[in-house]
Amino acid sequence: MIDYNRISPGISWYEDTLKERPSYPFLDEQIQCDVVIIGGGFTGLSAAYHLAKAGVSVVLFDASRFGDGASGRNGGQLGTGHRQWVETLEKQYGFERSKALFDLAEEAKRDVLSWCAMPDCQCDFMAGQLSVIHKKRRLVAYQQHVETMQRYGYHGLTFMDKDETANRLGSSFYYGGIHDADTGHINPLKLIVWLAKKAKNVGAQLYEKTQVTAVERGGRYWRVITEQGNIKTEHVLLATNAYKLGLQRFVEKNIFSIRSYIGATEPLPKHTPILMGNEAVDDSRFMVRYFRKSIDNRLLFGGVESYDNQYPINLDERIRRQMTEIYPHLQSINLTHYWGATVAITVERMPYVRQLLPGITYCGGYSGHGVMLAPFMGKLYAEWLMGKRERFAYFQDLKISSFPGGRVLRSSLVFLAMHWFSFMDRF
Ligand SMILES: Cc1cc2nc3c(=O)[nH]c(=O)nc-3n(C[C@H](O)[C@H](O)[C@H](O)COP(=O)(O)OP(=O)(O)OC[C@H]3O[C@@H](n4cnc5c(N)ncnc54)[C@H](O)[C@@H]3O)c2cc1C
Repeated sequence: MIDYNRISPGISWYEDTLKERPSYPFLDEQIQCDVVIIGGGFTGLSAAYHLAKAGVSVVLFDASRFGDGASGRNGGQLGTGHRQWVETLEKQYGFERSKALFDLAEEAKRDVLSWCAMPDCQCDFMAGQLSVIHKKRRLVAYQQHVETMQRYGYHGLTFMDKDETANRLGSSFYYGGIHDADTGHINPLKLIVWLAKKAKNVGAQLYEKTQVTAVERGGRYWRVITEQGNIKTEHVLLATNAYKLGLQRFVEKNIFSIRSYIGATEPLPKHTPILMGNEAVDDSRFMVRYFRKSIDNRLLFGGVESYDNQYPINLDERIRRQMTEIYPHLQSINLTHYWGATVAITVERMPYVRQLLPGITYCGGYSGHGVMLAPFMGKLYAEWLMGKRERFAYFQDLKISSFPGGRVLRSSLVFLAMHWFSFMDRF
């Protein structure tokens, strides 16, 4: 067995739900192909699947196991639209372009829902999402959002007052919210395992535990260098998202990494009033809290964040503190699992999709909204490479600013900004 470092901390509850997790080999030979994909999360595996299905020779490397990044360890919520609401996008880009971006996100959702409906893809889909309001002053904006979305042709949303929100949540902590009936949540690691199998079955060459250490120009080609062997290729997709494994210099100005942690409780009693409709929840904080019940009735609760790779001290206590603000009666429940993974955020909270150099493309920075968008971006990359350019271009043309501060000050400034937003969430 080859040694490798797990790239994210903690064993997730998702890992314990798998009946089997197929392993893929590590690279130990010299090979050649048309496209190399670096990163085996939703973006990379989906691109590999769509390219291989179209007959392109494609090789994918992951430094760890598929899904060990954000894709197999996240909150599992599909959401609707983008992380940035259409109101903001419309101001910046006008209605037509904002609507086109929204329609693409709807297609992304339909793709994942259609996968979830396939008999061999058992990824525990459950319907419904609640976006709840932690500050009274946000009520009007949420109410107006429901109306705006109708203008966009989306009728899945209804506004909930405080009582309805309390009934659905089993907690009166929030002031109101929006119920989205046309989305839901999944076990993301099960989807990753299924997608990897699908990609392999159509001919993608998949390698785990194979870290790419450099990508170098070699005449007309790129040389992708790993510790075990090199590979010559014309096209490279960096599907590395937030992980800083030697290639971050390509995107360090535009992508900031945040660690987010989730805890899983022991199964709740069968008739618990918590989320009787089994919806997933995200709240209106800048530092979002997100939670849902699992298929076996645990509460999976996320929201603790850190801005470095240090494992937070007292993680159990910090997760419990956030959870019991909403559900005080869970004070003494056992947390059986807690784990973290890294989210890639951009200044504008929209994906960063760019051809960085001729032949090298990056897709990532979904800003906590990648469960449906990341697989879709993999599909659009495949489309783009095969000559159908328009849809990918919608994302390539998005304005994504650099984080301020230059190489030296950037991390400290963003760190301070995050603490400021987290502080403001309290008022
Ligand atoms: C805790 C958490 C909760 C989240 N909750 C939600 C949610 O509820 N809903 C939602 O929509 N989104 C959520 N997200 C975001 C979502 O998970 C991501 O946007 C999405 O999974 C990104 O997928 P990806 O394939 O681009 O990246 P990842 O899944 O992060 O994959 C990147 C891969 O690149 C590999 N890699 C990096 N560098 C190298 C290298 N040099 N060589 C080889 N391999 C390399 C890594 O090993 C990793 O496997 C959450 C994220 C986190 C961390």
